[in-house]
Amino acid sequence: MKNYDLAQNSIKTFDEKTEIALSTKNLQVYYGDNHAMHDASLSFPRYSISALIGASGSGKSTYLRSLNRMNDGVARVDGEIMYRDLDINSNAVDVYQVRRRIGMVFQRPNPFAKSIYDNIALPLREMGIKNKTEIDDIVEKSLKQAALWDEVKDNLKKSALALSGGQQQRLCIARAIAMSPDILLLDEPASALDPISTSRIEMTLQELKKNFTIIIVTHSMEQASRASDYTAFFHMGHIIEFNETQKVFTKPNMKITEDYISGNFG
Ligand SMILES: Nc1ncnc2c1ncn2[C@@H]1O[C@H](COP(=O)(O)OP(=O)(O)OP(=O)(O)O)[C@@H](O)[C@H]1O
Repeated sequence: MKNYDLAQNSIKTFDEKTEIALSTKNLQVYYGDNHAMHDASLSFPRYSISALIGASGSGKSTYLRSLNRMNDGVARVDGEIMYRDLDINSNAVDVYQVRRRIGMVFQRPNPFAKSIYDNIALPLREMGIKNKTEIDDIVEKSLKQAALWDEVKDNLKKSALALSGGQQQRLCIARAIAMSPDILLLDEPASALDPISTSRIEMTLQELKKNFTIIIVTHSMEQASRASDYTAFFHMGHIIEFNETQKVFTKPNMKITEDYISGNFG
């Protein structure tokens, strides 16, 4: 492994005019004695797609899962996570409210073993929405936003498990956006999918960023460079660089970033 000076990281600070959807300040994550995330300070501009890239074990998922408190009970998370002037890392903040505002889609599609319709309707009913017309409207709108409506509109009562992997993942995206979050976190959402399904997901994300702020972990350099507006490069639990994707991929500030994206790493 080459020696890189990790103290010299290069985090772009966004100018005051850019609206920030979510930011972290000095975020530290510990799994027992394992200090897995060091001093992570990042700001995610609203209505953009930010990609988190880096080698396996660099801390991307650890960081992502901290953003909507999925690490509660799993790891100790210190530092601030600022959302609308509120530090949502505080114990005083209701974690379920956090997850309503900051939704998550996982690596493997995980629809409920229910109908396509119920996958979206059940969480809405649990949230207290009882009116059938209102639920029908949200089901239709979220399936349209997730670019799945045309494929399933005549079969809403069909089991979600009968859908293809790519369709299941778009259903999971629809289920997440039905809760009207501001921010969507996606942890390698296309890694289990074929290239055509991956491209559908990427096209869907481009549409979704008009209404949501998206933060996505990806192992694919191609996906990060094609689909994201901003890229953060992670290395051994540190965020080394965060900038416009085009700059990270064409003229990174840090040698270690350049080595990683050119495959000349380790
Ligand atoms: N639930 C957990 N319990 C204990 N340690 C964990 C847990 N999850 C992650 N870690 C540790 O935290 C560090 C960062 O792992 P993390 O999964 O965040 O990296 P990553 O960059 O997302 O990797 P990958 O690309 O392989 O998913 C590793 O040392 C890992 O072993």
